[in-house]
Formats: sequence, structure tokens, C-alpha cells
Amino acid sequence: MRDGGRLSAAIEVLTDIEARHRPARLALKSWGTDARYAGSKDRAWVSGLVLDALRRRRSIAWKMGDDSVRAAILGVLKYEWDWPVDRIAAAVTEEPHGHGALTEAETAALETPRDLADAPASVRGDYPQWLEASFARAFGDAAAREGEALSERAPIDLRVNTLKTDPARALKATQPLNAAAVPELPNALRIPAPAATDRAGAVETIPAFSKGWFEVQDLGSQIAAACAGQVKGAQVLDLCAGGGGKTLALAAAMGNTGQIYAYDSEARRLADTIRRADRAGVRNLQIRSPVTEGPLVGLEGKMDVVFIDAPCSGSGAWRRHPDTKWRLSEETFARRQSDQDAVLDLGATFVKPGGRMIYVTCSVLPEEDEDRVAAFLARTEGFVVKPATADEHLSPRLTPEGYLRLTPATAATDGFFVAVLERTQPLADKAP
Ligand SMILES: C[S@@+](CC[C@H](N)C(=O)[O-])C[C@H]1O[C@@H](n2cnc3c(N)ncnc32)[C@H](O)[C@@H]1O
Repeated sequence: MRDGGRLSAAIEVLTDIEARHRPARLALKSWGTDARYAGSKDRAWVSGLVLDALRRRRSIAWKMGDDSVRAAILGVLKYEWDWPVDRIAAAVTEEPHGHGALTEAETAALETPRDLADAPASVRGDYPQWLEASFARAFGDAAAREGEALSERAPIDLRVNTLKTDPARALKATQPLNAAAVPELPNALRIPAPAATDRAGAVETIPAFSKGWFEVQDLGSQIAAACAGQVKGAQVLDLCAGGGGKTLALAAAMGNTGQIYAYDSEARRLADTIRRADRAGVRNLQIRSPVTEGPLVGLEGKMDVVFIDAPCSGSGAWRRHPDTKWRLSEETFARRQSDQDAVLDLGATFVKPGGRMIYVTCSVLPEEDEDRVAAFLARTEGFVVKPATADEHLSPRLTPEGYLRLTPATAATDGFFVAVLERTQPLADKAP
């Protein structure tokens, strides 16, 4: 495909996403199915352009003085991909697939964008206007800067699976991917963010991946799992195990000692975990599926660690799923907070005295983070907050209460929140 056709395709896909409120992944997939003439480079290019437009949707609309889909795509080419205006003008007039010549207003906006310095923080930081108060609470004057960092392309992080190999051997095996060690975690490797139009997916194709030597897992997610602390020989319940990302990280830290139970209220989400655990050499995992009767019966008050990777807005992962920031509604945001209260209450019943509950979200929004912990502590006796980490690299990221908050701007990870709550009294001692 030539540039004109690719641009028109990106406009078509972004229109589909916005007009039908479709997830970007599905809209791109259905365009790809229809566009059999498009090669893999074309697909990567169109996808890269659409995702970049979603990342900078509001700031580009401001600079262009136009919030249309076409303006968003043109704006990415100029402001993010540094295309000269002549090249854009030539692409949109290509026959037969160009989208139509630039208007005078478009040319003027591309040449002299409206000054972003005058825009509200949520425009500069590319997040929804209705979240302005939340961002201001979380970040104060740094709200726009944090939003900007959540709008960058993300690197690809790998977790070295110590059940199968060690960091030095894994580093060697991943040299074709340009992976490098990460100071914060000895078992983490990082591959720099790919260019917008590069094809991703090479990670799964290298032989060391099929041997189970590493998993693709954001550094923030690896750090959150590490906040479980000493887990060798422990009884661990991963209560919101989903696809098993944290389960596998916890299992590796346990070194096949003790027992890890993986549960999720949605059985289908657990489907992949057994296959992944097998590949990773995990032998101390029990899947507790909600389709069986009383899946968690017998574990009450017995766990050393209950890990709660709570359902959340996913605001910390906007770099990777930029469409979700515009699809998030106030209703869903409120529903997630009720879900979070429910998993905290459920999780608490399994923690033994002296045991720990690790509450994690991939959200940067206080309503899902410290507010949920505060509400839990207000209605539950017998838990105290412990510092989420003792690691010297990470302690600057602790909040005054002892929670860990990671963001792309401050930690170069996805956004994560971690609270560690220790049970000081048995469940039966709870106030009536
Ligand atoms: C953030 S995702 C988990 C991601 C997973 N831990 C990982 O690392 O790949 C949150 C999960 O919580 C599950 N969930 C929601 N409500 C739940 C509940 N009441 N009990 C258990 N799991 C729940 C969802 O089905 C979802 O899979």
C-alpha cells in the first residue's frame, strides 16, 4: 500500500473505533480481515498511526483546532511522526486512495499549531476531562506531565523465569531483541519501545520463549508481584489470577516450594494459566475454578499471602491500550470501585494471623487505590498497613502512608499501586 491508502485506512479504523465505541484491537482486526491486499508492514503502519492518534487525541484536537478523526490522523503525522506538511499534502491527494486535499485551515494548523500551553491539564495530558479532579488529587501540578507520560509508547519488558534459567543466560538469548538489564529488578529485561510503525511480536518467536525462559510482563507488574515479599514455602492465594501474569511471577519467586492457588471469578480467564504454568515449569500451582463447587472452601484463615490484582480502570496501562482511556465511563469507574471493595472483603477472609494481603491495581487514580484501602480499613478490624517495599530503588516511590505508586513519569513503568496489609488478629476477633 502507498501512504495515501494507509492514511485513509487509519481514518476508517479510527472512525469505526469512535463511532461504534469499539475496542481498537477489534476494529484493527476487522479492517485487517477485509483488507486482504494489506501486507504485514501496512498493518503495523496503520495500527501504529491509529494507536498514536488515540494516545494524543485531545492535545492534537487542540493544536489542530479541530476534533475530527481526520484532523487527529493528520496531526499525528506532523506533530508525532515529524512529517513535513508537503509530504502529508502529497499523501492525501494520491490517486486513487488519498483521503482528499488539505483544506486551508488544515494546512495552517499543521504549519502553526495552536499553543498547547494555554490548554487545560487534561488536554495537555490527554486524559478525559471528567478525570481532571482525580488527576489533580493524584499528581497536583504534575497532572499534565503524568498524563503525557501515559500517552507515550511503552517499552516491552520481560521477566526472566528463574525456574528455567538465570538473568545472564536469558540476556544472551534475547540479544536479537536488543534486551537490556534493568537496575530495579535483577530478573527483568527491557526492550526499548518500538517505532510506531514497526511490527511487534518478535518476542514470542525466539526459541528461549518456547522453552519458558521468560514472560512478557511490564516492569511495574513484576515489581507489584515482588511486593508479596518472602514467599518461599508459603501458602499463597492469587485471588484475581486472570491470565496468570502475577501467578507465574509469584510461583517463580516461590521456587516450586509451598503452594499457590489461582482463582478468578471468570473461569474462562483462567484457561490459559495451566498451559503457561506448564511451559514455565511451575509445579506447585492449583487452579481453583469458579465453576466447581466451593472453589475456595478450606482456605479460610490459612493463607500466608493473599494477592489481589484487583479489577480496575486500567488507567496505568493507557500507554499500551490508549483506546481504553476514552472508553472508560463514569459508571464503569464507579462499578470497578465496588468490585475492589468486594475483592478486598473476600480476600481478607483467607489471610491467617500474621499473614499479608497485597492489594494491587494498574490504576493511578486515588479512588481505586488509597481510597479503597482506607474504606477497607475503616470497615474491617485486624489489619495494619506495612510499607509496600523495602527495596532501596523503590522506596522513593512510597507514599507517606507506605503505599507504592509507580507511574511512567516517575518510574518508567506502567502505572501501578500496591498496598500491603498485615493481619494482626484472627477473623473471629473482628468487632461485631
Ligand atoms: C487485573 S485483572 C487480573 C490480571 C492477572 N492477575 C494478571 O496478572 O494477568 C483482574 C481480574 O479480577 C477478576 N475478578 C473480578 N472480580 C472478582 C472477584 N470478585 N473475585 C475474583 N476475581 C475477580 C477479573 O475477572 C479479572 O480477571
